[in-house]
Amino acid sequence: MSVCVTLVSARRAVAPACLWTGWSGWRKACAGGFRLVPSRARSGTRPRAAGHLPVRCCVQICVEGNIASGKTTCLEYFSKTSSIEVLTEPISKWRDVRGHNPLALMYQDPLRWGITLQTYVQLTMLDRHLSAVAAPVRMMERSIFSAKYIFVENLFRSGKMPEVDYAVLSEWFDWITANICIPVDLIVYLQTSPQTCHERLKQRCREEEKVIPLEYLESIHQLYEEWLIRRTSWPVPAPVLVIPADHNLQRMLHQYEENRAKILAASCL
Ligand SMILES: Nc1ncnc2c1ncn2[C@@H]1O[C@H](COP(=O)(O)OP(=O)(O)O)[C@@H](O)[C@H]1O
Ligand SMILES: Nc1ccn([C@H]2C[C@H](O)[C@@H](COP(=O)(O)O)O2)c(=O)n1
Repeated sequence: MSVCVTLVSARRAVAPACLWTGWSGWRKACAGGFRLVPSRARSGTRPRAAGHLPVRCCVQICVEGNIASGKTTCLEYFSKTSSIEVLTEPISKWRDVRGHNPLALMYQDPLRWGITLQTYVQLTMLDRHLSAVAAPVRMMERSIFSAKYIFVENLFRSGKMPEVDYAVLSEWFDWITANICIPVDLIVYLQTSPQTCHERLKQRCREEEKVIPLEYLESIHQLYEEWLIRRTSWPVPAPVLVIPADHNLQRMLHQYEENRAKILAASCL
């Protein structure tokens, strides 16, 4: 059985290997997949160039796809490999921040609570990107990029986010990506039809998501396709491995196995 997989290369939006470029470059280089060193703010000393150059210490892969496309299931599969660390989306935080549930609030009243959820998503995703690495390969569910390019964009374009909220979130996002190096080596895009996701969403039956109509998943799908396939919307921060993901679980696991080598070789792309 042949399985269709497309590997689309992309010019990186952020340079993965940062040499000394002054304090701004240093701050960028020290984030994410780089070994952390004391910052000027913490130590008050400027790092010596030799011996302090940041060392790349892991391959970072982001698994992208529509809601209920199978990202968590994919990550669960790869989590059994000892050299791979998986980071799922911090959804438990989005459902409970000091006793509040911004995810539920956003679905109840996006115009009022969209900014609240997305501000927190941006923070928690940044935290995920920058957290200390524990294995040579890290697979992470979604990214700070899709949070902005897909979900914030969808709220705004559908008229469910006021322009001022969109502007403030965009300012934050632009500042973060201009000042902090967020290295991504590969994007694995689980490409599904919105109908498949709708079926899986109903089957998963997450309380907050019961209100999600098929049209919402269609909008998210279009934004993903614009970003990662047609490349007409936003910069793509890494090469994209497209895995068709409408298939049953058994066939999906087979595809994951077939793509294991490509995924693990992400640093060579
Ligand atoms: N290939 C598949 N075929 C059928 N159901 C699937 C498949 N992959 C995942 N599921 C189920 O669909 C639901 C959503 O999957 P999940 O991995 O949680 O998606 P995501 O993390 O992208 O939201 C879950 O109930 C999961 O068990
Ligand atoms: N920036 C984001 C990211 C996610 N969500 C919502 C969408 C889903 O209801 C839930 C988690 O998604 P899944 O992992 O199941 O695809 O969080 C959002 O609103 N904004």
